[in-house]
Amino acid sequence: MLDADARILILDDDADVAYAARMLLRRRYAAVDMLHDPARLHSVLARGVPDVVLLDFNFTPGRTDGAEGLAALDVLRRQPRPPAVIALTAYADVPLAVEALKRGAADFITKPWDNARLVAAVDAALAGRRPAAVGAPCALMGESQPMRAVRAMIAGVAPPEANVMVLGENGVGKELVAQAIHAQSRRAQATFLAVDMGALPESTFESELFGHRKGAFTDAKADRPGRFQAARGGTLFLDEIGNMPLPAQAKLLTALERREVTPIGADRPESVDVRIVSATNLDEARLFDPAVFRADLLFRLNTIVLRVPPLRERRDDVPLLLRHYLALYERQYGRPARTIAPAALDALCTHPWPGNVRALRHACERAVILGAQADYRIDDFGLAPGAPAAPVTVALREDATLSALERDAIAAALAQAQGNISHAARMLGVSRAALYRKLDKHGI
Ligand SMILES: Nc1ncnc2c1ncn2[C@@H]1O[C@H](COP(=O)(O)OP(=O)(O)OP(=O)(O)O)[C@@H](O)[C@H]1O
Repeated sequence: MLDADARILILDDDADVAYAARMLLRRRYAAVDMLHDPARLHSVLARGVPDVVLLDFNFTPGRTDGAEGLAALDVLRRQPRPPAVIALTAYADVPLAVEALKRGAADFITKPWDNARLVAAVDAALAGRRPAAVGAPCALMGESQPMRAVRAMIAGVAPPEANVMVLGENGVGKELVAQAIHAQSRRAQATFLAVDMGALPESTFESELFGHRKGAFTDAKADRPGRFQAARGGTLFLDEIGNMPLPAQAKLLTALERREVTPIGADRPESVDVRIVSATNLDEARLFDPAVFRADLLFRLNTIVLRVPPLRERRDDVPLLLRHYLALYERQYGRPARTIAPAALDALCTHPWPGNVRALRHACERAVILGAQADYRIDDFGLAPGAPAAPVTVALREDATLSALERDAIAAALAQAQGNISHAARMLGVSRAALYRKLDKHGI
């Protein structure tokens, strides 16, 4: 299942390393380019900015200070539509990794990498970037009564240091809510670090979150900080928390209870001062099922619960969001400003939006690119006018496990969507990247 849309650039002076990464990523992404010399970055960017850049930090032989990589990172971050940058370094020193994150890198990986971890990082970077790619982080918009209530709640919960759990369907804006909580807290000047807990491979979960010491295992060539250390003093956003396997939940619980983490191979724990905001799209019945989520971890995380309502329950926000995102993409693609034909606006306001604001945003981008009339028509948005996406129905079998039901639901959605990943993802209310991960997981 090759992703034909994503463009990935590997910027590394070591040709062997770049080829190895390219070979791995080409199994999944059609467009993977390499560049060995950062001096040529400007000319490459002039031909088009990639979606994800894997960026080495030292190019000149003998240099280990990472300054060349940081300079390239600044160039990339200054692009009008900056790519997600994954820092790659053979010298896993803590200050450089943290500096890269502070300057806007989405993630960091140490060489030699774990293949599953690298692919998961690229997936997560793509999932995070595609919807939120333009300019500064987007404000949480909406003037409906439910959105005003969400904003009032954010203002109330941001200053105290309590852990907040954000609940809501895919694409409702949970991450934006978490960013707003961080921005209104005393930690606003420190790091906000988002981790997709569902995408962390179980085998490297501990090392990713808590770090490891040089020599702790075969590939541990140097000390490496975990996400907890990288977010020190700031906010750690644990996204897709409902997708964590139970053993990983136990490890996370210990860290939260003790407010300290032990890097793999270290002989003593390190205390970490981070505020935890978590999010899940699981409904509360599932979340309270001990077979899915540990009750003790839940009570650590959900001191305050903030529910973000789905877009269909705040339809008053639809016109505002449409205007905002159409204008945004008109500017981005250099297209003239257009209005929405009245019939199209009616249909868009009554559409159930199973993929919520993310789907609306994608629909606006599509309309700006494909719309060929003087005003926007419903067909431009790629939705069947007024018709809700057909529900995916799965027969309950007596022996059905949650995982088997998920597999059946995905298979049913794919069949209904005739293999179209975007349609299937919309029906299931997940992002394309999340669906790809699940296809992998179930071997579909
Ligand atoms: N209230 C809003 N105003 C403007 N944009 C929004 C709003 N809510 C969501 N968006 C946009 O929709 C997209 C999805 O938002 P976000 O990633 O915060 O959702 P999410 O609930 O965390 O999704 P997921 O559960 O899939 O991780 C982003 O591009 C975001 O900018």
